[in-house]
Amino acid sequence: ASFIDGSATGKVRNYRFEVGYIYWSPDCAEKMVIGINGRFPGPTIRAKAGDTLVVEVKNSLPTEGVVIHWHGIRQFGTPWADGTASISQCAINPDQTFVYRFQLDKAGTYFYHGHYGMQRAAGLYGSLIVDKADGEEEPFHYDGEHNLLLSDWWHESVYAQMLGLSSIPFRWVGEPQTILINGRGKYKCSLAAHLLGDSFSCRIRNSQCSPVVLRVLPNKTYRLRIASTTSLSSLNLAIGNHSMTVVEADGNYVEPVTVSDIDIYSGESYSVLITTDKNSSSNYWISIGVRGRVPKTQTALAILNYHPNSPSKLPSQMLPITPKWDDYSYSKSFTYKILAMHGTPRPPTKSDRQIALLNTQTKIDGYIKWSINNISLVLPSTPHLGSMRYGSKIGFDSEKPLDKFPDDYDVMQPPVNPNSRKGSNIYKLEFNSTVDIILQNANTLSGNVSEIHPWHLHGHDFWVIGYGDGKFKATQVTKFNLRNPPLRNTVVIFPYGWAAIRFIANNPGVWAFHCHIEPHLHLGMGTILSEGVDLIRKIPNEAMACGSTAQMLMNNKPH
Ligand SMILES: O=C1O[C@H]([C@@H](O)CO)C(O)=C1O
Repeated sequence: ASFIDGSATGKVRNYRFEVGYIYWSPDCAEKMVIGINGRFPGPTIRAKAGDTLVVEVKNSLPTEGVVIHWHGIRQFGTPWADGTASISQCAINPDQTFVYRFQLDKAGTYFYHGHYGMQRAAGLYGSLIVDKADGEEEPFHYDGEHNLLLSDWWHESVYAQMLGLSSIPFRWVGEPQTILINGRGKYKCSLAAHLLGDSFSCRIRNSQCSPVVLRVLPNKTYRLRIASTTSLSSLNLAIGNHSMTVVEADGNYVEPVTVSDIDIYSGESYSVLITTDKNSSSNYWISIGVRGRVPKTQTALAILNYHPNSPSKLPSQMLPITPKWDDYSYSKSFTYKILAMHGTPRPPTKSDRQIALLNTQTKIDGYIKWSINNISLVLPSTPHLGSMRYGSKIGFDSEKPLDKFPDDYDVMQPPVNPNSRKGSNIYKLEFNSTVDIILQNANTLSGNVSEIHPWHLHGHDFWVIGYGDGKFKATQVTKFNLRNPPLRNTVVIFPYGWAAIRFIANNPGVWAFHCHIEPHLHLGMGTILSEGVDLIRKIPNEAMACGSTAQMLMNNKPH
């Protein structure tokens, strides 16, 4: 049966994914990784706007559930296919198959990843690239393209990481061992050892960790698609001698802006254009370093390989100079430059509701958590989509979290009272209303520390209508950018700063809105937004066969 209205115009694209543990050596050190069809990272999905994607996911993890989230795809009419465990569906049990079926409505650079526990950090991810529909053209020219999916990698299993995060004393996951490019990196050695003096060259020959090489012809324009599915790290990417023109962010076109390097936060994607008009007897470095946290992870390197040079000819130039990790004004100036391409729909001029969300690090019974307006997100055994859709049948009553936080909260200091509580953090939005969310950053539990948090919204793109430092003031509403705010699905809040987003609650469903840093979400840094739930047609039984909705299905009550 088709879950999609007859409006689908494109082709049906079928994929089969078998998810399981594999031995793999992402950074040349062999570990257990969650792979798809025996490989890491998962296959790149490629389709056209208007196509229907059908992915049959078989769970071959021996003893744990799994789901896959299609990051950046809005799931209009298919909220049960969003792939968020306990929110949009029941986790798929071992040996079971779940079919994700949904329409790809918009061209862009996307990715998919696990959204249960910390399975993304265990390696469950891959690229999802949507081309323009037949007969339509991109608003810029390029001769060829390459795809870079960025991630970070720990040698400790995600089980050990999760246990540490929920222990007293708290054991933080620390910085990653390696930054990966398309699932490949080098641990404790560098391709650039001949230039760096203090590093070891990489002698290991293992195709699983061989360097990423982007082959290019001289004097052409290339589109590089760059997406970050890191668990923790904020990244900066630069290409030796080449500037980049940013043209797409999170599946939306932006006003072209030329830069020497880009910052990319977990959950974001960009397309940049580069011109291969440099000295063609040389290859060039693509280098990726960590931002916003004291860097303890080696710079990741890939090679821009000008034809006909050998791909193993290492560049002789020094690595591109990138900004200092804590130069936040540099990062802000990049992020603030990303604006909508001319012709992008503008936001409504007024919102119907403003929700201010204070991000704090807190404690519950001595355990370190992250909280939003003093509530740390916990997920239930019955997925919210089912509870809310069939609430009256299963006796579900959601609590109401607050739309604001105390006026006198000092965001520059550690919390005066660090204690918070657990909750479901569900914000019910009026269908078709315009909603503003102000994300307010603050100081952590220790003095003089505030961290970067990239927030990702499911089911929507939003306009980023403002950013600022310090505490958001009501009068700043008059300064919102309603002229050319970028449409995105992920927005970063800088240390001690705030960001304002606006969107229309026009997609019936229950949508996660959370910090995309995996351990932060695990520690409760998120909320749930719901809208138009009574407009949702019958949810496929397979998505709801757990918790109270399983009981409802067994009792065979009409629904
Ligand atoms: O959530 C976090 O916890 C640690 C630190 O704040 C406490 O150890 C850290 O760097 C985080 O991002």
